[in-house]
Amino acid sequence: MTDLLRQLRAEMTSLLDCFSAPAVLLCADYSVLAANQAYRRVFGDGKPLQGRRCYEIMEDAGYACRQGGNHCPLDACQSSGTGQHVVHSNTSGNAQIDLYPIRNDSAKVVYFLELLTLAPQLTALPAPAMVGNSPAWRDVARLIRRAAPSDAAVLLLGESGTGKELAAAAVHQASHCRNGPFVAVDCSGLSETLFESELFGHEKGAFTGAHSRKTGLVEAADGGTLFLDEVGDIPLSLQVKLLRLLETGHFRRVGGVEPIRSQFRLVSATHRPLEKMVAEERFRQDLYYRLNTFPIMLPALRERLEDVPLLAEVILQRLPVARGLHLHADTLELLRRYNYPGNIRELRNILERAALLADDVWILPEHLPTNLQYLSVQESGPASSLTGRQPIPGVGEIIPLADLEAQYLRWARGNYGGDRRGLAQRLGVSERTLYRKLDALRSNTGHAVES
Ligand SMILES: Nc1ncnc2c1ncn2[C@@H]1O[C@H](COP(=O)(O)OP(=O)(O)OP(=O)(O)O)[C@@H](O)[C@H]1O
Repeated sequence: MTDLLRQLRAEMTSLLDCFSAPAVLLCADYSVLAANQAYRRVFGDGKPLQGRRCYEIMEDAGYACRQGGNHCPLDACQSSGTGQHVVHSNTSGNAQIDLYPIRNDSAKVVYFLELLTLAPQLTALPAPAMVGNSPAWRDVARLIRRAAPSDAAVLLLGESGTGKELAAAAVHQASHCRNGPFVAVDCSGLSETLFESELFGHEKGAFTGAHSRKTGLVEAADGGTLFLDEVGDIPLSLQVKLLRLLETGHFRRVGGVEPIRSQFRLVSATHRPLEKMVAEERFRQDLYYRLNTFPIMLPALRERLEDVPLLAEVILQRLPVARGLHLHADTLELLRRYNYPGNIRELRNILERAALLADDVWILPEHLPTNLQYLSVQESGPASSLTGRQPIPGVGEIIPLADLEAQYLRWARGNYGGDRRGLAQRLGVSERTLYRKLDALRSNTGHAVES
């Protein structure tokens, strides 16, 4: 390496370090001239990055342009001489790439500055494992294991929030396409006009605003899994286009003439009654049969309430806001009694909210939504399995304040799951004040308040 090149690299690296996102300077042959700290942290494998091709480095990270069916911004920049902005999708998520030409004093493009914005999933773990232990859940897990290694199109059915998307990811991860991309398409969010260009991509100039060629999601799924979520929401007029793709394996970009082949494992999901929709001619029968080779019905959470403790524990561990928090036994008891119209998503939301409300390490019943707390008042009689939890005394009647305080203190001491220090904090008094008040109660009533 010449001294001049060494000096240039050092200066360029220092310049790139001004960016907090991964940034790299590339040569026309795709080799890395200099990379900043963030780029080295995300893509580094201990070996020097300089001189290696960007797509080889990115390939290890799982989203090489060529492998993922994405188009190469450097090629496009070389031919157009203008900056390129593309999103590359793959199994691990999306990377937005902004690539700018760097010119020499004769205005010739000599280097390319590439800035990467990584979608959160890119740095996250693979899809979280699904958990459960109930008979209903074990049936689902068995079907997923059966279907995954085959090529059969899997149709996941079940209410919203039952875990269909997670099940689709589990099929992908246990299939022979696991090293390819997992591309999820939310069919309910696609308007008729967007449907074709999102799914099939478009050529430059295909319509007003199509400034560059765009790779569609179907092409991005080549070699992996295409997950059509909410497939029951696709309007009839578009169902025929999807059917054609599934029948032939070919499609054309909008504005393109060349048929393009994409080979993918098909998994779809819906909460809609597809069979009924077929009978009512709202969903094409031929498409239904094409999607429904291997149906799997995800049970509603109320049909597997015995899984709630395990699910709650796992979901809590996965919630950053819930780090270090525990579910009090009374809270768990209430969670087990609820019937979850919103299924696991609702359980997750309940836990996230409760975690934000918790003051110390315990998630208590009072941190749950009132309709769940109400379960305790309604259903906890003397035979309640709740550990001595009683409604707050004095509420609903007018009694002397001193009596109310005494009753409330007894209630709080008997129902609070933590230690005295925590209780004092919750009551907004010092520990000494709490001791004094509890002592006064003891001497006034002649029996211990201690639980
Ligand atoms: N078995 C499971 N173990 C742990 N977490 C789960 C499980 N099933 C679902 N979840 C969690 O529940 C939430 C909802 O799951 P998911 O989005 O897969 O449901 P869905 O059926 O696809 O919902 P929709 O039909 O509304 O799209 C997610 O946060 C997911 O991580």
